[in-house]
Amino acid sequence: MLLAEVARVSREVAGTAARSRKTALLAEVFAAAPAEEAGLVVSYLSGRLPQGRPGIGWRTLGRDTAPAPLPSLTVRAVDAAVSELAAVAGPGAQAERRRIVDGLLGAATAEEQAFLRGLLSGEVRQGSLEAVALEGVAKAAGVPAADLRRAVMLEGALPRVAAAVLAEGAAALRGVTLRVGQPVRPMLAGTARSVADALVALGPCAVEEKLDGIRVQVHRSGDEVRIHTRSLDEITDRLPEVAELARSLPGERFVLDGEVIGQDADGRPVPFQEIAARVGSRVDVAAARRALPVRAYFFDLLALGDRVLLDLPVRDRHAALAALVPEASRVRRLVVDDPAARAAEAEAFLSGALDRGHEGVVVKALDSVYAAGRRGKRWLKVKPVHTLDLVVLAAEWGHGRRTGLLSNLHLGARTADGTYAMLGKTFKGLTDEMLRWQTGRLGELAQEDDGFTVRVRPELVVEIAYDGLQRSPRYPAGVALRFARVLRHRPDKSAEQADTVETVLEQGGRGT
Ligand SMILES: Nc1ncnc2c1ncn2[C@@H]1O[C@H](COP(=O)(O)OP(=O)(O)OP(=O)(O)O)[C@@H](O)[C@H]1O
Repeated sequence: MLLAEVARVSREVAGTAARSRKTALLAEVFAAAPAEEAGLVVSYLSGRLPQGRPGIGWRTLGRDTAPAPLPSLTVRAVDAAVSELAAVAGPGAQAERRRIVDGLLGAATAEEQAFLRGLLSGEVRQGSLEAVALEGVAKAAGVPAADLRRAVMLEGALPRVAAAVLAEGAAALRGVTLRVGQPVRPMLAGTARSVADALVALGPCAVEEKLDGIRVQVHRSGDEVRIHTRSLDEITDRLPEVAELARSLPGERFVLDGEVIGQDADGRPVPFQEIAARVGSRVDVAAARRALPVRAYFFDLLALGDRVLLDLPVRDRHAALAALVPEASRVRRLVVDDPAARAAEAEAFLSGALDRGHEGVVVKALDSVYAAGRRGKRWLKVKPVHTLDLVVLAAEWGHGRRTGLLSNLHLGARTADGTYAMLGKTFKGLTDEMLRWQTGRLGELAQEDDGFTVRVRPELVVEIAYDGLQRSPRYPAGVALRFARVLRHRPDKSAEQADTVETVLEQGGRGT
C-alpha cells in the first residue's frame, strides 16, 4: 500500500470531529490493506512506529526538503527505512540518521512529509489515536470492539492482534488468552471522593491499602520468573528479592499483581522517589539492594497453573491468592460484606492506612472481574489529596539559583480532539534533582526556544497536587489550577494516559 493512502486517511480523520466518521474512514483503509501490511497500516494510523520512537530531534525532522511531485513511497519502504534508522549507532550516527530522514522526506509528497514528520516525532494529530484505530479495526473485521479490546489488553499491542483479526475474523480472537510469561496491561482504578461514596457505588467490597510504589506483574513458570511494570517493561533483574519470593511460593506457574515499596527500619514506606530510583538503577543492583531493600505486596492473582482467573470475581481470585501467598506478602485489606452496617469500620481502615504512611485505599467490588487495561469503575481509589497527571507543554528558564535550568512548567490536560488545554503553570515542589532531570528530558523534547520559554513535544507526564480550580478566562478550558505543585515526574506514563479536561472539571468541581 502507498503511504499516500495512509497520509490522506490520517488527514481526513483529523479533519472530522465525529467519532463514527473517523472509525468508518479507518475501517475502509484497514479493510483495503493487503494482509501482510495490515499490521503496519494500523500501527501508523495509531500514530506509532513498530520499532518505537527513533529519538530524532526537530533539527533533523524540521529541515526543509523539496517534496516529491507524485506519491511512490510504500508503507513497506517506510518500515525498512525506520528499521535502518533504529539500527544506527556509534560515531557518525547523527549524520547517518539525517541522511536516512532526508532520503525518506525527499521521496515523499508534501502530504506524506507532514504525516511522516508526525509519525517520527510521535505527534500524529488525529484525536484519541489508538482507541479510534481499534474501533476501525473492529468495524473492518466485523467483530465487537469490546472483544478486540480485551484481546489487545491480553496481547499487549494492537497491530499484531489487528493483523490477525483482519485476516481471520472473530476466530483470531478466540485463541487469545492470558499466558504465563506474556504480560497483560494491568487493571486501573477510578476515583471516589470518599470511602462512603465508594461503598455506595460498589456494594459488598474489599477495602485495600493503596501502597505508593511500583506496580509489578510477576510471572513464574517453573524456575523462570519475570517481572513487568505497568507499562509492560521488564524489570526482573532490578528486583532480585521479588524474584526470590516468587520462586519460594508453593506454585509452579502463576501470574501475580501487586505493588513494590521500600520500607524504613520501622516498616514505614519510604517516599516514592526513592523506590523509583532503586528500580531505575541498572548499574549495581546488589549495592542498590543493600541501600534500599524492597518488598512486594500482592493484591491479585491472574493465573494459576493452567487456569486463567481473570473472569473470576475478586472474592474468588483473592481466595486463590491467599492460598498461594503468605499474609505478610499480601496487601492489607478489610472485607466489607455489608457496607451499610460497616461503613465506620471502612473509614477507620482508611485512617489506619494513612497513619501507616500509605496513600489511601483502593475499594474493590467483591463480584468484579479483572478488566485488564481498563480504568474500571469497579475499583475505586480514595486519596485525601487531589492529584492529576498532566502533560508538560512548555517550560520557562529559571532565574537566580535556577538559572540554566528549565523550571516553571506549563501544564495541560488532554482534550477530546487529541490536543491539550493548558490549565496553569507551576515550579513548586521541584527539587534540585528533579530540575536537573527535567531540564535534560525537556531538552530532548524541545521544539522552540525564544530564550524565555521552551515549547516541547507534549510527552512528559507530571503528577501534580492542587487545591481546586478557579475560573480563568485566560485559559482555554475557562479554569486554572489553584496552588498546583509537582509531586513527581511520571516517565512511566504516556501522554495518552494523562488526565482529560473532563476529569479535571469533575474532580476539581468536587474538590472545592
Ligand atoms: N491495593 C491496591 N490495589 C490496586 N492498585 C494498587 C493497590 N495499592 C497500590 N496500587 C497502585 O495504585 C494504582 C492504581 O491507581 P491508578 O490506576 O489511578 O494509577 P495511577 O494513576 O498511578 O494512580 P496514582 O497516580 O493515584 O498513584 C495501581 O496502578 C497500583 O500501582
